[in-house]
Amino acid sequence: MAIQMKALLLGAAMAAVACTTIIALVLSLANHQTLDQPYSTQYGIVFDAGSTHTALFLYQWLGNKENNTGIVSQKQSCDVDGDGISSYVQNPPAAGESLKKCLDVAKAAVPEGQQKTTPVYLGATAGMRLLSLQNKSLADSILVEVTKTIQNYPFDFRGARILSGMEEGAYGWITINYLLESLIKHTFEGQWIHPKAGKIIGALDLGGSSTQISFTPKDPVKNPASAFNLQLYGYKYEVYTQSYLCYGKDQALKKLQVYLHKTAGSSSVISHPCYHVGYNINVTLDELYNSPCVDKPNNFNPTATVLFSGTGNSSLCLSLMENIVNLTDCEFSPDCGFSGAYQPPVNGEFFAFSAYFYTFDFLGLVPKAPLTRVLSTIDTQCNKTWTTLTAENPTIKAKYLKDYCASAHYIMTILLKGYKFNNTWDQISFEKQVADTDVGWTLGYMLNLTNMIPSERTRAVTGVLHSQWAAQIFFIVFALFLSLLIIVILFVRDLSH
Ligand SMILES: Nc1ncnc2c1ncn2[C@@H]1O[C@H](COP(=O)(O)OP(=O)(O)O)[C@@H](O)[C@H]1O
Ligand SMILES: [Ca+2]
Repeated sequence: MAIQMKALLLGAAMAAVACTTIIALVLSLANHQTLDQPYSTQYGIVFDAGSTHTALFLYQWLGNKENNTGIVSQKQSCDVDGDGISSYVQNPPAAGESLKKCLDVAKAAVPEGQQKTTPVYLGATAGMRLLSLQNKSLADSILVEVTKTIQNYPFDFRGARILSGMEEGAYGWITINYLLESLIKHTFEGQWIHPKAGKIIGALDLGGSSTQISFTPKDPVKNPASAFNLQLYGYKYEVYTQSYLCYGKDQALKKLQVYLHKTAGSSSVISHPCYHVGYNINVTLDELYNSPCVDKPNNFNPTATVLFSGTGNSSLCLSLMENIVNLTDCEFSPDCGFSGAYQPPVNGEFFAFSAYFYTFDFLGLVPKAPLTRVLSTIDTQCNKTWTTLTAENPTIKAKYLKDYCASAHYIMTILLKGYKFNNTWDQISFEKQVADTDVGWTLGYMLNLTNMIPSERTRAVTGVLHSQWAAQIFFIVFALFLSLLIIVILFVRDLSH
């Protein structure tokens, strides 16, 4: 065959390959677009009505009617002014009013056309749990008032309710593991895969009125009351969850004041080793005993006051914590947490958030620090006089500043002696956010209530479908093969001549 003819055929074969590749790529891009088109940004809102304060979280994700399982991130958050909703016992309508500022912020952030389909949830935690124990109808009337306010906004309101401690713990665990992609991973090719086992993270949440621990233990949970069974993306998880009502930071420190008051005899000036030298605070007995977390004395004058006077004694402060955290009584020995609760041995890595994070962040101990440095830092903190501390931290609110010493010792007591992290301290990271999203129960709550974590394995969510990729790749390989075949035939024919 003439050399020119051969070159011509070879060129034609190569051009065919180039053309098919380009066609395949164009097709692939076009498919990508047609798949992406029906997807629009969707929004969801959750109010975290905590015991000390309320915050609104606005989430966003790509989704459409059939497929709501896009990756969720936090678009915005908003702090409600004032205290938690459970503090509005004298004036429940004001609890509703307090939410307006943040609802307005959310309304401005969600495009008008999307507002009607934006779900809003309000979840209340331990402050409302305690109020409900004291006065159920008062707690209900606060929920009615916040409901009325939210219903006046153009969103899709899906209810205001009190979460159980178990839900609070489990949703915190879901949030962390969702954000870290330890339940399912989104690969570069647009596939969702189940990541290798062993990277499931435990959750430690310290609120004002309750504290939660949640993790997947090595062995099956022996006490069914502490097991939260989940099926996520086709995989089963048994999460151990325990919520300790009355063991949040603020209720624990109240218990400590009550302990000091009860052991001080009749004196109205009481030394407080966890308060700084120079820090004094007057408390009425009504305030001191106003919580269902403490036992009231038989008769006391509610208007009488006691003065707590700081002595800044770090080691005494630490040892006092064992009077408010019961480390001895437990029927499940050796599988025990504290205050009589069942707990299997802690397992794997943990993220500690909320007041754990705030306290350790203030002390400069985030995300991690060796135990010896933690202990010496807490001592240094507790030994500072109030004058020094306020001068060093002019922008930090006194309501937080006064308690960092006490909170730090409380935290070390529950972590090391309560949950028994004494040999696994380095497994705990103190974190506030993952992937620009706050760590807490709210995201897990929304994901669950909007069915955004399917229990079964579902199809790929974004980009080009697997079958289309396969067809395109087959097309390219086939074209290459055909071209090669032509070339080989030409050479064979050439040789035989
Ligand atoms: N900047 C801060 N420094 C120290 N502690 C903080 C700070 N901000 C919030 N906290 C604490 O975090 C905790 C939040 O608890 P919260 O969610 O209101 O209660 P609960 O979860 O028990 O219903 C409270 O103890 C509060 O004092
Ligand atoms: Ca909380």
